[in-house]
Amino acid sequence: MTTNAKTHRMDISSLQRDDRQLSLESETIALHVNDLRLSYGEKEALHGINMTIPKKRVTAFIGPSGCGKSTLLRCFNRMNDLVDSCNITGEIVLDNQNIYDRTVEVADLRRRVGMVFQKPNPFPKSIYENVAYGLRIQGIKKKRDIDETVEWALRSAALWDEVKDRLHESALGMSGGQQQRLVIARTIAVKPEVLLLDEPASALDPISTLKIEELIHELKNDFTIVIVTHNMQQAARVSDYTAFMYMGDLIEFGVTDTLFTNPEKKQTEDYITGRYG
Ligand SMILES: Nc1ncnc2c1ncn2[C@@H]1O[C@H](COP(=O)(O)OP(=O)(O)OP(=O)(O)O)[C@@H](O)[C@H]1O
Repeated sequence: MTTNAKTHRMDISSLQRDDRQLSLESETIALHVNDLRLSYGEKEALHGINMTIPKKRVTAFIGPSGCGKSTLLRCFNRMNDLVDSCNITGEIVLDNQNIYDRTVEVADLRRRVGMVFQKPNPFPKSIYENVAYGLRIQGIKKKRDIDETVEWALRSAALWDEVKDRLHESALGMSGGQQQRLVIARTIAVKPEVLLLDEPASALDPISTLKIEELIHELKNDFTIVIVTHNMQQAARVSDYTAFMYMGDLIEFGVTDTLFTNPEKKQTEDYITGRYG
């Protein structure tokens, strides 16, 4: 390790983090990834990924553009099924079942493993109806039940106070940051086990980004969270565990503080010290 690398180490000592005594061995596991390979046509984009995602923790995927972060994230709720040329082998096990098993209902999987994208995508409906949407699809009819869950989801997404007096106005009139929190409320309303966040704040201003980061911190009390981010500081701030990927391989995976301050692999160190990216 060079002196230069040391001086550029990210100082995460001042970050407001609570769980400093984490270890993967003592975690309950939400998802097991076993030798996952994915090709787009002839091109293999994931070269045999093995990892575990701890329950009710935040796991961040970092790495240079094109290394496969989003591709891996999308495997967790089979979003890649929508890409014709895509071929996947290996397994992802959720509750003792391989999610790629033929018997798995993809719609049911996507309720259990919800996803939020980079660009907020509220439906052109009212704030209330955006959050109620998934509940109605599930066949929940009683207004009181829907009202309660809508309020719970909006409170959990730190949005209730801002919108409680205009629940029946269009979601499209909200700011970008509010829209993204609404999408999070819509996703958690159906009580998924896992929440996948693909660059959830990269289209937002710094204040909205901070709100999303605070929200992630709260949501991990109830959900397993996996986040893809380009922003290493953000990964350091919000995650308990970090996976560093490079060209379709998982290079290093461990406790976030350790990975950023004392990485095991030279490639990880080169990335976090800004030698490439
Ligand atoms: N739908 C697709 N069809 C063909 N190739 C794809 C598709 N999506 C991604 N790829 C390729 O797979 C590789 C991994 O891409 P992916 O988007 O997962 O990386 P990433 O790390 O998330 O990148 P970024 O940070 O730029 O979003 C890249 O080479 C990319 O070009």
